[in-house]
Amino acid sequence: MSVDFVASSRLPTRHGQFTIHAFEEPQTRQEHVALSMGDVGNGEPVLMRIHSECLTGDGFGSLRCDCGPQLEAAMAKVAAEGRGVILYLRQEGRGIGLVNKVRAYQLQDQGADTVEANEQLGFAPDLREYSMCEDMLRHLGVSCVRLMTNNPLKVEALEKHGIRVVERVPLMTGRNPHNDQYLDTKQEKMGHLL
Ligand SMILES: Nc1nc2c(ncn2[C@@H]2O[C@H](COP(=O)(O)OP(=O)(O)OP(=O)(O)O)[C@@H](O)[C@H]2O)c(=O)[nH]1
Repeated sequence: MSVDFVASSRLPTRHGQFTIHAFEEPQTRQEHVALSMGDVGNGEPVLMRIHSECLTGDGFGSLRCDCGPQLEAAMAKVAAEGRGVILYLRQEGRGIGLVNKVRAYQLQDQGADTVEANEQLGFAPDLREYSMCEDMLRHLGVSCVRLMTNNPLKVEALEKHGIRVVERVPLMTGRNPHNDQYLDTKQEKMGHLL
């Protein structure tokens, strides 16, 4: 999916001063944003996170996943280096949307794991694709990254879209008694390197 750049502005945060860049998919009007800090277009590998939307974790501080702490840690790491990018993709619930994610949570309350819950709802475990990253990174002048992730599919997807990943930086944070099983399932069934 291609995206058009729409606007950018400064974004002071508790981790420091970022710039927020807004993008939109022309056909679907799906929105995505990038946060950047420092000179990311100078050709040096850029510390980067691709973060999929998780309203419950990122916004409400839910402990059912590790999303909130991962986003916080990624922003803090970028701030510590003074340079980096966070691509925040509106792919709630690994692409099934917020309402379906809550449906999946209800099935998980009854004993399903995160993959089984998606299957019971008729979805593949992960519906995300990352083609929009190519346009977003081209706009930012980034072609080479150090990617903060435990998910090998994100590394593969970026390389397929012409972005060189020179290093995978593990992002292990936020394990707690409420998300223990969720993180184990990602490792056992979704190939995550936890
Ligand atoms: N379907 C579903 N989605 C979930 C569940 N818990 C969290 N999510 C979604 O999973 C996605 C997690 O995204 P990321 O943290 O960017 O990616 P990741 O694949 O875990 O890989 P990392 O880069 O290692 O964090 C978000 O879109 C969340 O909304 C769940 O139980 N079911």
